Amino acid sequence: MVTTSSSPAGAAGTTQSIIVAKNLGKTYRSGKLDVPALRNVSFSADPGEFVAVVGPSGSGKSTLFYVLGGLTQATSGSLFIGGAEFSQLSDLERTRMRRAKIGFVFQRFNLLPTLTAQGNIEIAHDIANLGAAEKKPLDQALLDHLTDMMGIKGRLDHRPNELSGGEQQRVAIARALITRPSIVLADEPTGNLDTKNSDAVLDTLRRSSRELNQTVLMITHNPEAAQIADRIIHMRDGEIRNIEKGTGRVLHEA
Ligand SMILES: Nc1ncnc2c1ncn2[C@@H]1O[C@H](COP(=O)(O)OP(=O)(O)OP(=O)(O)O)[C@@H](O)[C@H]1O
Repeated sequence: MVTTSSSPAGAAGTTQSIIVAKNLGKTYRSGKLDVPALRNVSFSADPGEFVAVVGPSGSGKSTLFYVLGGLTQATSGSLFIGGAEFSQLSDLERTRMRRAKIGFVFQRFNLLPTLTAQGNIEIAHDIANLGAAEKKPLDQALLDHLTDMMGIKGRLDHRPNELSGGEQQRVAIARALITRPSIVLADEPTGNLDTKNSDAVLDTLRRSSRELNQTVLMITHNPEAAQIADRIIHMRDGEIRNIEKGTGRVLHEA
């Protein structure tokens, strides 16, 4: 379950929490001005949970995404991923942790145009192996399962420009999942999609969190999309204002 500092379990979360954020703060320096983007953000999330983050433009959602993903450092507070405190890790350890534990999905898909769909998925596996003490072989059974689940099995030899937006995003999700990350961070994954493709992508994320026991944290502007989450974090002015329960169901599920 997702907890906040006001809940009984507190920001310390449960013993199994994969993400524990305690009083996270992030201030950007813009010229001579300090811009506080995150203030005292505390929450935790457990394996298999689907958490949506909503809030108006400028409320700090993307900054939270970057901090949780280890792409930028918080200026105060602490962040534990799988029990390890991010700020205590060296740059190299942080990079390794990110590659091993976190999968990213972006609004603009970010597929490599010269590679096929299969090549785009496999490259995430190759990158995860870079510098790893123990090289792992590609998990062909997982690749089959993911591409089956996402309905892109017949499209694997196509390049991104031969795929619809929804198919491209599902390839991007398969790329994020092929390394079996414990956490999937998705920043507006349906922002560039029509309703049908958006539903397919949300369904895929929802199912992966359930079937692969992954913690999914999804930023969205779309209140309907947020409803598929187990919990919805509402942000404003860099703070968590409220956490409510979602329906946990895909939008147009029968
Ligand atoms: N690199 C930066 N330098 C200075 N200020 C920044 C930087 N990135 C973000 N900010 C500021 O931090 C605050 C939070 O921005 P953030 O992008 O996290 O919000 P957001 O909720 O993701 O917004 P949106 O929904 O528009 O993407 C805003 O006031 C923004 O102007």
